Amino acid sequence: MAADRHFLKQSTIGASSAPLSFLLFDSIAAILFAAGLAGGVVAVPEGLAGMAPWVLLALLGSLLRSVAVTLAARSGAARAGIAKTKLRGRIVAAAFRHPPGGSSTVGVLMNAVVDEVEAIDGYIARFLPARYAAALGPLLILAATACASPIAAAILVLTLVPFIVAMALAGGAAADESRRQFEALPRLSGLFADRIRALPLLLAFRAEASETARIGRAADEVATRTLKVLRVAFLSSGALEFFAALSVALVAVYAGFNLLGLLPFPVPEKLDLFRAFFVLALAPEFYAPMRRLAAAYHDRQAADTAAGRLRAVEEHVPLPVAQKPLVDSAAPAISFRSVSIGYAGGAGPAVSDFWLEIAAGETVALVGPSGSGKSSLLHLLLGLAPLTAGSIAVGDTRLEHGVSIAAIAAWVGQSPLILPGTIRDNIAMSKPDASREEIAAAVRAAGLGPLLLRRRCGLDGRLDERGGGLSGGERRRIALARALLKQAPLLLLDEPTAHLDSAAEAELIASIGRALPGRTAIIATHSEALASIADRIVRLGVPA
Ligand SMILES: Nc1ncnc2c1ncn2[C@@H]1O[C@H](COP(=O)(O)OP(=O)(O)OP(=O)(O)O)[C@@H](O)[C@H]1O
Repeated sequence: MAADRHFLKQSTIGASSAPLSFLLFDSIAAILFAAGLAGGVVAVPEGLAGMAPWVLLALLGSLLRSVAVTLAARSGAARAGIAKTKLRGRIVAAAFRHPPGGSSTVGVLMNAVVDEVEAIDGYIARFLPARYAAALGPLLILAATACASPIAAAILVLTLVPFIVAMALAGGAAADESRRQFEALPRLSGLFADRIRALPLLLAFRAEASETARIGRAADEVATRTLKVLRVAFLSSGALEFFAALSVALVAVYAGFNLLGLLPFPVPEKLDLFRAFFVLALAPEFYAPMRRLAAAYHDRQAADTAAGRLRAVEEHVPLPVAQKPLVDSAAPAISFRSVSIGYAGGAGPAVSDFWLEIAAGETVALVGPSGSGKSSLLHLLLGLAPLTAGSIAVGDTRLEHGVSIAAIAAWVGQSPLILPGTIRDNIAMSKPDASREEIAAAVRAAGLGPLLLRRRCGLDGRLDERGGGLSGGERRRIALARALLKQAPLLLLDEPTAHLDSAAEAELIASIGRALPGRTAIIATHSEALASIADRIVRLGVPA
């Protein structure tokens, strides 16, 4: 809990000072308004001319109040916007560092980035300014009241005690219920997002009914918890309103009886009409900042719960290291020396004591049974797999922590990534500023021509996020075109011809063969046909 608060504080640094002063103006303006109102009532016998300055003072007070509240809302929203943008940047960066296959699903991460960051909006825009105003505003009102009537001020202080007790009790009860509700909400959104992503699978396995029931149960849980929160919130606001109304009533009775001299006990002060009206007009203002705080309390609970979950997204992922990019346009030599790769949670090393010297411009095919570590070796070069022993050098540079070969490498992974957008967007991902000619050359080199001819919109044909409407071979060609467009001197291909029939495989192998000259390439494959275009075949075995 303390760590969550610290996280929240860190995320909202500097976000509260200006709204604080704006909301304090509201209390100051309320004093002016009360003085104007009391003066105006007293001046009624003097007619309009006598009342005018007091009426003007009251108008000025109300004007200042609306300006103060508007400025507080605007500046709170602006500060919340800045804090959310910063926090969202941090959480997105942390989400990208989450290892694939980790405990956080895409739905949970999406929910954290979108909804949970949003939960700190109310905390910064409303709760923080209300908290500071609630600490200082009532003191200002109390001081002004005490100047006019110390006994009225004492009545306000006395009613404050049960008010604070009621607030603390209601706050505690509401906090637990709110926390439960805020925990159920992201669970529902995460579940929903993950099921939407897996929709084709659910339809294929006819699991719609069971998954709909599961989402229904999660939605019911949120609804039940929300009702509990509302019940506590209504009860607590009822209690707050009762004590606020009681204090106003007591001050009104006291001021009225004092004014008329009807009090059944002696008091050390005698109020005049101005002072009686003044304290009466100020009494509701004493509670106004605290009622504002009570209304914003829900925002604090939302932010507290969100902070815990956001902290969990940021924790347990490696800290970002400043990456020193390798920049070199010549095909590099690569050497693996006694390399071992061990995944956290893996039974043993995925690769152990692996030695390989690859000459500049050479193409090496890594061949071996499933699980022998071919993909892991490519991932190691890309910084996606952990080096547990040994060393790797690319050209003259040792690939240590913080050195990235991203700038000189083009990679085609085992499951080519397709993003929603056009075929052109998907290819140009590796070089966003590529010219039409460069894209056309990459398309030709990857043998994508026949696909584009079949599509009415050619390169502008739209793809959904699952690459719907594309065959496995077409997806691999798009990924290859993307890799070739980059014109990187190092090509890393992970089973680029998997799942293709022999004709499609032969075409793709020819395309790859055309791209190899002038580059160093490592191709992980099960295909002897693809391996045969390499300069050298390295066979791996499954580690014991
Ligand atoms: N992220 C990971 N976490 C834990 N273990 C992993 C991870 N990635 C791979 N492994 C394990 O490392 C070993 C090597 O996997 P890798 O994918 O490198 O093999 P491969 O030779 O490319 O297999 P395939 O030919 O089936 O693609 C396997 O036992 C695999 O389960």
